[in-house]
Formats: sequence, C-alpha cells, structure tokens
Amino acid sequence: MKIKPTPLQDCYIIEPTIFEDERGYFYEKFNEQKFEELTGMNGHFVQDNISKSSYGVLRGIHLQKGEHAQAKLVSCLEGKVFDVAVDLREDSPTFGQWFGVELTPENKLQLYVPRGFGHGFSVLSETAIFSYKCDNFYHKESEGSVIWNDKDLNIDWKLPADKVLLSEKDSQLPTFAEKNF
Ligand SMILES: Cc1cn([C@H]2C[C@H](O)[C@@H](COP(=O)(O)OP(=O)(O)O[C@H]3O[C@@H](C)C(=O)[C@@H](O)[C@H]3O)O2)c(=O)[nH]c1=O
Repeated sequence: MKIKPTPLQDCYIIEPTIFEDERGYFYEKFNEQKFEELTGMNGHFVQDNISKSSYGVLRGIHLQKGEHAQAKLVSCLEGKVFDVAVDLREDSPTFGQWFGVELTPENKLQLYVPRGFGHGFSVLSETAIFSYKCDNFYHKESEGSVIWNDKDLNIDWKLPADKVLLSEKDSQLPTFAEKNF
C-alpha cells in the first residue's frame, strides 16, 4: 500500500500493492494497521456504504458536522467517477481548497477524505458503483453541505453542466459563503 499526499492537508490517495499471477490478482483493499502507520489518521471505520448511479449523477457536496463528523475512505467498484474533497475546516491552511481524482476499478485508487471535509463525486461512465467506509455513523440531523456549483469553490466536475443530475436535496444546498459546515 502506498500513500500519496494531495495538495490538501490530511487528505491522501491510497494506492494498493497488486500481486499478479496466472490466476489473476490479489490486493489488500484495506488494512487498518498499515493505513494508520502510513497516514497517522484514525483507521477505525464503522460503516460501509454502497451507491449506484447513472451517467451525469452528481452527489454532494456533503459532510457531517460536530461530534458526528465523518472521515471517509472512498473507491469506485464499477465505472468511473470524479471524486472531490473540499477542505471546510476553517482553521486549516488549505481551507476552501478542493482536490479531485478519477477513481475506477482499473486504477484501484482510494481517496481518504478527513473529518471536516466536504465530499462529492460525479459519474463519468454509463453507471458507477461507489463504495466508502466511514469512521462515524450516519446522523441525518448533523448533515452539512455546499452547493455543487458554488462560485467561490469553482469545482470542475468534468461533466457538461446540462448533463448534471442532482437529487432534490442536492439542488437546493447553501453556498460556501453561507457556511453550513
Ligand atoms: C448517507 C446515508 C444515507 N442514508 C439514507 C438517507 C436517504 O433516505 C438515502 C439517500 O441518502 P442521500 O441522498 O443523502 O445519499 P447520497 O446523496 O448518496 O449521500 C452521500 O453522498 C456522498 C457524496 C457522501 O459523501 C456521503 O457521505 C453521503 O452524504 O439513504 C442512510 O440510511 N445512511 C447513510 O449513511
């Protein structure tokens, strides 16, 4: 397992070590001990989520606030997504900055999105199955959010704007300046 830093503090790309032989391949998708050694972050995750989405779907930008804050370790099991993390920690040197990476089953990359970050992804393939671990439980009342097309964040979601498909909830989120995080 290799850890690559991103421009955002505490946010990492995780690249697995692949063992190939005549049968196919093997890799450790997650190893709590190695993850903690390499990142210095909490590797104890308590909830695993899966979502399936069609081309153009954009989920985000979401986080959980306060004592229900969640770090996420995210990957794509089928298709292709553009995954985005936004540093929403006001005391962070990278506050207000975003980072995006393509995740696919072929590149096998995972993104570690720390607590206090907003997270979202866009679907670039016909369908995509998205998988993520969370280090704190879902708590609906603690949801925070930023609208996907916020002018200050100016995120390039790699999708034509007229193809973007949002949930009812995600089409009415506050702006970055409104600070719902
Ligand atoms: C996130 C979540 C949702 N749900 C339920 C609530 C709702 O009825 C249904 C769909 O929820 P949402 O519309 O919020 O799902 P979705 O828009 O996919 O929300 C997710 O987006 C990505 C970007 C994230 O980062 C995640 O943390 C999460 O916020 O699933 C749970 O039961 N547990 C959960 O952990």
